[in-house]
Amino acid sequence: MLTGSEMAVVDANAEALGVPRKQLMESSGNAVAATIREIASPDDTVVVVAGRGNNGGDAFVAARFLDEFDVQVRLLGRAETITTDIARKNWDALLAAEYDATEVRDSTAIDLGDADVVVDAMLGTGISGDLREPAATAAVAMNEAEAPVLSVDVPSGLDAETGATAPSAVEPDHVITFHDTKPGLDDLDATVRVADIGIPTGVETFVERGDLLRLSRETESHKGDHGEVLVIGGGPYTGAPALTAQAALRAGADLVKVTCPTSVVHEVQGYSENLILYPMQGRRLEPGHVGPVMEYAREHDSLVIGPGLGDDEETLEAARAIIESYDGTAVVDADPLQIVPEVETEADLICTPHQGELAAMGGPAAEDWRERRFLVDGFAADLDHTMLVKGNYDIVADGEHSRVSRTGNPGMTVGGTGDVLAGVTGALTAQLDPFDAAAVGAFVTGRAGDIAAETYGNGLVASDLFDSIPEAMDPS
Ligand SMILES: NC(=O)C1=CN([C@@H]2O[C@H](COP(=O)(O)OP(=O)(O)OC[C@H]3O[C@@H](n4cnc5c(N)ncnc54)[C@H](O)[C@@H]3O)[C@@H](O)[C@H]2O)[C@@H](O)CC1
Ligand SMILES: [K+]
Repeated sequence: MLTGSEMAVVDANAEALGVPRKQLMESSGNAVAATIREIASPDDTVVVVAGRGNNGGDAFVAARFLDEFDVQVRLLGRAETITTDIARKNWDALLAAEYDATEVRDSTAIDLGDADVVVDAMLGTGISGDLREPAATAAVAMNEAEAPVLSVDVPSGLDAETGATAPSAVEPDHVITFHDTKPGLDDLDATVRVADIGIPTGVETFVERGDLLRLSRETESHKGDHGEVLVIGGGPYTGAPALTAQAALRAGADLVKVTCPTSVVHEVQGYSENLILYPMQGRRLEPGHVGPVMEYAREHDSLVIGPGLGDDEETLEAARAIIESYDGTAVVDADPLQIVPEVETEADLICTPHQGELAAMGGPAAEDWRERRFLVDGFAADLDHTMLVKGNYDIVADGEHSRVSRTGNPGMTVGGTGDVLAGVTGALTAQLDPFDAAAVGAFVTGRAGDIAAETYGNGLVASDLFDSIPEAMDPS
């Protein structure tokens, strides 16, 4: 089952994979026509009541496939106000070929008296709120009509996000929906058919531009709504936590703080005035720091633990204690990855190993990405955490689903891009569940690298990615 917004992701991913919506609309219209042929007999009168969005567009297409019937298309409203280009083109095609297609200015004047089948193509997944006029009056007329009603995609008035039905919604006898069923359709007293409209299965395998639609920044957001991230890193290395924190800021986190040893605090601060630092006494993370670090951690929405921490035994012991006493979402990167298979925690971990680190975790290796996807998914299921395995094809899996992100380029094998990925993913956990945060994080980081490579080619360095992150997050 797919909600309306999941369908929008699928649709945009299909477009990214070279199958634009206009083609899908042709398939949808064809599927509507095939359903009408099942319900009606030749020469029957089919009255289509169409809205001004793509739901109406599907029905305009259907009319061209129904020459054996008497088809009457009634558009609710003026043709100039059709909301999408592809629906308008399909409307214009009906007029050009002189189909019986007219605008209805007054919905009380819709005549369904002669209809043998009524097609409800007023509203699909684009609905928001209760049915407004003129659709509300037209819905009453359809519900009172004697002829069977076929709803296109969903009954007009059903909210495909929640499955809730508006009081004045169309009550169809048949529904033809596309690609997958939608919330609420199961509860209808109607025959529901699902049509394959030629969306490639790759839309679900591959993370593509459409997945960026998952990131919706509310216009009236307040500071703090988009996440406060704590980066636990640094000691033997200084650049890594600074890269992670700056990437998290660029990916939209409201506040990012870094806790690092006093020995490197000035160096880390020196990378950027935008970083807020919590020093911990000494030269590396140690068990004595766990108490205060956990206090900081509780003030934040998510953690990124690992960048630049090193693999000192005491550091790993402290990292383990932090992960075990944490119960939020944490991105684990670099040396602490090796302890993840032994930790017991309530936290949702997103582990971001490259192949070598995955091997150190006891994880699988495979040349072929399909096989790797399958094996990583099994490994994620065993760990009961989300895996983001970096590579030419990044694999994201949590044991229930697995996806592949193909962005990125050879220039990104330079040091530090993994730190950027950890920061981007950490920031995204404020808006997305761990699996989606990992999938979108992998896609965005690779895409930022692709944008940076246009300027720097194979000479790019990790910090070149920062400025490209906002553009890489843009779905258009
Ligand atoms: N992959 C996809 O997502 C595909 C979608 N297709 C069709 O496109 C439909 C979605 O199209 P759109 O996004 O254009 O949206 P819709 O056609 O569902 O509705 C948009 C129109 O409804 C109006 N509207 C919104 N809320 C209303 C309310 N409460 N009362 C009255 N009018 C209201 C809007 O002003 C707009 O004119 C799907 O349901 C499906 O039929 C198909 O063409 C094939 C592929
Ligand atoms: K509809």
